[in-house]
Amino acid sequence: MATVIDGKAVAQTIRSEIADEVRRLSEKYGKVPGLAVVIVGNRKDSQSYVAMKRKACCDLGIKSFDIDLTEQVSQVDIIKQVHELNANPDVHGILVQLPLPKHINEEQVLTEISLEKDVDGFHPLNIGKLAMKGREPLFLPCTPKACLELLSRSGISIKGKKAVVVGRSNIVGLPASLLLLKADATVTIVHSHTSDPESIIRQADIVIAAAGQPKMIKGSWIKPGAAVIDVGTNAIDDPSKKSGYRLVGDVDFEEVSKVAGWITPVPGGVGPMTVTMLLKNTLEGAKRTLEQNS
Ligand SMILES: Nc1nc(=O)c2c([nH]1)NC[C@@H]1CN(c3ccc(C(=O)N[C@@H](CCC(=O)O)C(=O)O)cc3)C=[N+]21
Repeated sequence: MATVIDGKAVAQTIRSEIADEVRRLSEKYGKVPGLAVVIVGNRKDSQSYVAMKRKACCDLGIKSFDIDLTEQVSQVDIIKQVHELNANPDVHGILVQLPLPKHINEEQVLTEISLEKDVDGFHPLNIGKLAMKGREPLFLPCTPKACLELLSRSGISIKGKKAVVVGRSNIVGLPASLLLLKADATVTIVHSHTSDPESIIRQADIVIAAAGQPKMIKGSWIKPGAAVIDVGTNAIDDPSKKSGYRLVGDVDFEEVSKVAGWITPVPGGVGPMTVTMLLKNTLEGAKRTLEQNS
């Protein structure tokens, strides 16, 4: 049986470390870190993620700035908002919740975020630096950073290991692959056009599942003892729940937990750590700025 990595517990430990540092900053500079969260439209999933982020900020003493824009907002007006946040000295991190409505050019919006405040790590220049040897982005993207943090806090080393990332999205699969490569893994990316994905995944010491396909990865696909990190958060109908749905990962937990050495659950695995890494990035951004200005 696999060791189940308790992301919620690890997240809690790191959050109390962050809260301590926030107190220290506030004593030293009389200022607390500030995170601006921009949300456009009223997608239910986005609203619930954003609510979690705002609550987590509040719990840790990070000031949260809430920008709620209507679905119909123009490209120009979103960018105007971003520019205002760039100029606001109390804001150390800016997050624009994705996905944006179809009429908005996502790349252009993300490019306008000041590099020093890009706590999501989605600015093309930060991603470019992540891709290059010997260079470091100012911020690492939260979900990939969460995956690596869960591995390291579970005592799993990456150097020289075979890692397979399932999925190649801009926000998870691709940056997770780059981060594993930087950590000296041998990395393979499996995606929708890969032939025979099972046989590739079966060679992996470390699997990061970020395909957005509920329970796609089966027990027979996993090398015994492998570490399996499940990034999927798929809502599937469940009439027995008050909400009418429940969350399942990209991994078939019941099967894979019998074969793997380590596994992260959904919920309670990568999700809470993603939010925590956002808070950590915000703290680091604030520290950098406050130290520079003092
Ligand atoms: N600019 C931007 N940055 C993001 O980081 C970003 C985004 N856009 N768009 C959407 C995705 C998704 N995402 C999650 C965050 C927390 C949980 C999380 O904490 N999940 C809980 C479950 C929460 C529940 O029960 O609903 C868990 O897995 O235990 C999940 C998913 C961040 N994203």
